[in-house]
Amino acid sequence: MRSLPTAFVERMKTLLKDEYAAFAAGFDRPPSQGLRINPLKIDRERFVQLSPFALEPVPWCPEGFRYAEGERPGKHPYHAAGLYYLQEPSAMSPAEALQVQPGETVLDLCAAPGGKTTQLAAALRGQGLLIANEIHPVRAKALSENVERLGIANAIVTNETPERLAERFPRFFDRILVDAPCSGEGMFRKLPEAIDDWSPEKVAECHRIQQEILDAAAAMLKPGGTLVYSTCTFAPLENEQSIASFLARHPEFALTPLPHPEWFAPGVPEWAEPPLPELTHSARLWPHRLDGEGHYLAKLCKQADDEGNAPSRRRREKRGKTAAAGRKEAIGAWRTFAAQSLPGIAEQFIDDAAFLLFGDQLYVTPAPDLDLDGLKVVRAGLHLGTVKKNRLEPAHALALAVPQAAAARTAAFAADDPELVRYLKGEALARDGENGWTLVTVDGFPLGWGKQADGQLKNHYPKGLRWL
Ligand SMILES: C[S@@+](CC[C@H](N)C(=O)[O-])C[C@H]1O[C@@H](n2cnc3c(N)ncnc32)[C@H](O)[C@@H]1O
Repeated sequence: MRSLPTAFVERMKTLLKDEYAAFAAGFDRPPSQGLRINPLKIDRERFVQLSPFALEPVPWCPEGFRYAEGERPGKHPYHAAGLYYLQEPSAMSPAEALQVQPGETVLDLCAAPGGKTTQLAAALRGQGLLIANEIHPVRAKALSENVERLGIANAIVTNETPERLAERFPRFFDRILVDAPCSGEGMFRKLPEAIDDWSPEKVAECHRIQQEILDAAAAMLKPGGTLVYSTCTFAPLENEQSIASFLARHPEFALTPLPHPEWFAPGVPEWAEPPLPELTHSARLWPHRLDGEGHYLAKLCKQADDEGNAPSRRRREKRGKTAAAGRKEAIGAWRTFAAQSLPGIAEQFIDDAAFLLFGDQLYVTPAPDLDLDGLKVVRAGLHLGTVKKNRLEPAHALALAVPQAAAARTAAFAADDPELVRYLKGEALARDGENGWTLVTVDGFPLGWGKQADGQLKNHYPKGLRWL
């Protein structure tokens, strides 16, 4: 372990006094490891039966588990099938605190690589709309891949600044998560590189950015809506002070209590200037008091009688450029594909208004009325496939979003079948079967596509995801 920065140590000694020794000892323990199952694909009981890993429940997240050191769940076919997301236990708390309900309109404003996005999508249960945004283009791509792997059909992934989204979506969302960029002190144990990036100046700069992001989030929340703010740092300036400064600018917001007082310590009123008693409603997750990394969270409700207008819903005036001539053919190609290869597909994929064509890429959007023109959209909903000469080549995302039972043809493997590893490595498999697009599955969970032709299953597992 690299040594901790002196200015950080001095500050934490001043704040924690007698408790500092216990806090410092926590850095010598191994980081916590966890996974959160994906209820869009598997329920808790079935996963517990099926799991090859020894699991221990996370008390504050019903779908979260710790796994022991030495396990490699990221290298298992169930991971490729999107049955779970690797996430350390403390990081499971912010999305849990937001209490998303199926059918709501939700924004994850600082979303990459997607741990909390996938958790919010799970809470929506496929109903409603999730916009997952990430400012950094490379990270937005990783976010989009995780949305795909977990089979999320009702998410739109954008690569925008919070300010641009706020211009487009005033008073639009029921719930917003701001998992803010921060100085990462709570990750020093798990990612020691974070120590090299740290400086007092970085803490101050993060505080400034957090204010801008929170102001944009406030503008996008409906009156009566809920906002959760979280960081993975200990610095009061980025936690209690960020919330106190926000509340001073936004009297229409109030802090609301968080659950699990037995695990989550109260925020400290005196760590803001001037002290703010309500900060005890926010929470600190201390690694020396629980089995997880360092986090802070605050839950804020916006008054229902905010003086603003009724919630706005940006609607398209008319179909944009995507309504071009090719759209009809693309939908026809999709319908032919679905009839031949996915006869059990659910109704929702067949509603005409929901199809979106970008070039030769066909999507089905969860929000046909939403005006996305001019925004950087990385994923416009569920990617159905590429239209090639009036035929549809199915997208990887489609394989991961449908149940095995929907497919006309499957190549079904058990998790320990060596043929499955060959598939994940991108090899063609010698195999008899009816010719055509074939859904490859592991223990009944879709993994990707193959194309059966004359005794061979041609491999369509995406090149960028193949096992080495
Ligand atoms: C703590 S991470 C998010 C982790 C993510 N919520 C998860 O659970 O996987 C914060 C994110 O904010 C992004 N970010 C950095 N500067 C930003 C800004 N000015 N506005 C919005 N997001 C920003 C970072 O690129 C980073 O991906």
